[in-house]
Amino acid sequence: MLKGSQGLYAITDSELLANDKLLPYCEAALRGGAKLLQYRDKSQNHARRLREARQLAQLCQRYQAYLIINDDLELAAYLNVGLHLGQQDGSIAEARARLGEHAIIGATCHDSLQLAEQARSEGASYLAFGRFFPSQTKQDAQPADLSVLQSAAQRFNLPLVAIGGITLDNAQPLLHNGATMLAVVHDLFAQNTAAAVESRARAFAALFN
Ligand SMILES: Cc1ncc(COP(=O)(O)OP(=O)(O)O)c(N)n1
Ligand SMILES: Cc1ncsc1CCOP(=O)(O)O
Ligand SMILES: [Mg+2]
Repeated sequence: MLKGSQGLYAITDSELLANDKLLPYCEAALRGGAKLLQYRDKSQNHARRLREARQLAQLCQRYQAYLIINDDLELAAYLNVGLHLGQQDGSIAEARARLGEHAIIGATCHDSLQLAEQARSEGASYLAFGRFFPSQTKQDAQPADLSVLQSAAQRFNLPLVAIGGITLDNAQPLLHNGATMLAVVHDLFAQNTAAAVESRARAFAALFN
């Protein structure tokens, strides 16, 4: 379903989007052209998570974008939206069985073609590699080399997501080496206004033209 997809993949951050910024800033990112939006919230506040994810699902529907829930299969199943799983977050195969063949399910592959092969064989919709640059959002993220994108592009017929410290200034080599989507938190959402988020999203989206 996601085959061939290209574009900006916006990922939320509970600190950057605190104080009622979540909805206006996400809407700005979607208006600017983000194709995927990941709800990434590490809190245990289930009521708030459900409320926010539901609001984001409605927003994504309006902009014909896909909502992806980070880590939480139950929430993704409840809202009938996509899911992103890391290596410690449960099995892609189980998620595929639970969410059905059309759901978007993404897998963290770090710097590893072997993890990517495993994720592909279990039914992942996209493969995420990184971090490619030091990340303020996830400081302990494992580093990855550009060469993994090149190899993955030759080997897999799936969208390849690059993540980690991506900015407008360092993104181009990722695209040249095979990334089809750029997943961004800080360089997109650490802005003072929604208008600035929209224009940053537009600039990221333009990298794909
Ligand atoms: C698109 C995308 N790629 C990688 C990750 C990282 O997932 P994970 O390794 O499980 O780390 P957390 O995000 O859960 O802290 C991601 N979320 N999205
Ligand atoms: C979730 C995640 N996984 C690897 S790096 C990262 C954070 C990406 O955020 P930023 O774009 O701010 O580096
Ligand atoms: Mg995770």
